[in-house]
Amino acid sequence: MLTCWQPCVCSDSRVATCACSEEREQRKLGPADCKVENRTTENRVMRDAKTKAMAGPRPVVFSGPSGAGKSTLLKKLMKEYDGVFGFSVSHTTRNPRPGEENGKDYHYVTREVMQTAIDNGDFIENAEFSGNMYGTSKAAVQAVQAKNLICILDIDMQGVRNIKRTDLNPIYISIQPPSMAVLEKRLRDRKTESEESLQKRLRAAQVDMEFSKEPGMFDVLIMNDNLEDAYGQLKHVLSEEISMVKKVNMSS
Ligand SMILES: Nc1ncnc2c1ncn2[C@@H]1O[C@H](COP(=O)(O)OP(=O)(O)OP(=O)(O)O)[C@@H](O)[C@H]1O
Ligand SMILES: Nc1nc2c(ncn2[C@@H]2O[C@H](COP(=O)(O)O)[C@@H](O)[C@H]2O)c(=O)[nH]1
Repeated sequence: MLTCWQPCVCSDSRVATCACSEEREQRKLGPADCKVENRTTENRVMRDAKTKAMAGPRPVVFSGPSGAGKSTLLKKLMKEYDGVFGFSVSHTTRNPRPGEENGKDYHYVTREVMQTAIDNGDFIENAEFSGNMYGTSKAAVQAVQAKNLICILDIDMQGVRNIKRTDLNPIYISIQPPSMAVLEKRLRDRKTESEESLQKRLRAAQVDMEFSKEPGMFDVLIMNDNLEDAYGQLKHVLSEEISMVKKVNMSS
C-alpha cells in the first residue's frame, strides 16, 4: 500500500504536501489507500472519545418560570438516579423557606457577602430575581464535576443568557407550565410567597415564557402539565448522558 500524503483529508499538520498526488491521480487511489489518513482518523476517533470522557458529563441547565415545577422534577430525578446527578448549590440573598437547608438547597448569604464574592470573580453567573440576588459559584459547579456527576443548574433566564457566554456547554432544558392560570394556582398553593413576591414572580413568568420561545435558546422545552408525563420526557431527554455516567462510574 502507498503512503499517500493527502493534505486535504489528513489532519496531521506536519503533512503539507502530497508526495504522490500524480500517482494517486493515475491509479485512482482514495483515502482508504492512505496509511496516514487511516492512522490519523483512528487516532482522532480515540482522541475524541478520550477527551469526551475526561471532560466529564455535560451539565444540565433547568430554567422556566417560578412555579413551573423545576425543583419537583429535579428532586424526582436525583432520587431515582442516585449517584448520577449532582446539584449545583446556588447562593441567594432570599430567606430560606420552611424545610430548606443551608448548603443543600442554597447557600443563604447577605447582599454584602454575595457582592464581595461576585467582585472577587467567584461566580460563573449571577442575577437579580424578584428582589433578591441569585448566583452560581464556580466552586458549586466544580464540586459536582469533581465527582464526575451530571451537574444540574436551576437558574432563571438571565442565568441562561450568561451561561451561554461561558464554555460550560450544558444541555438547556426549559420547564413550562400549561398556562399562566395553572402557574398562579401552583404558586399560591405552594404558600411560599407573599402577595407582592407572587405578583413579581408572575410578571417575570410572562417574560420568561416569551424568552423560552426564542429560537436556539433551549435544546428542549418540556410542558409540565401531568407530572409523570413531564418526568418521562425529562428522563428520555437525558437518557444518553445517564447511561454514560452509569457506565463510567461502574467501571471505575
Ligand atoms: N405537574 C404538576 N402538577 C401539579 N402540581 C405541580 C406539578 N409540578 C409541580 N407542582 C407543584 O407546583 C408547585 C411549584 O413547583 P416547584 O416548586 O417545583 O416549581 P419551581 O419551578 O421549582 O419554582 P421556583 O423556580 O420558584 O423554585 C409545587 O407546590 C409543586 O408541588
Ligand atoms: N440566575 C440564577 N437564577 C437562579 C439561581 N438559583 C436559582 N435561580 C432561579 O431563581 C428563581 C427563584 O428561585 P426560588 O428558589 O426563590 O423560587 C428560579 O427561577 C430559579 O431558577 C442561580 O444561581 N442563578
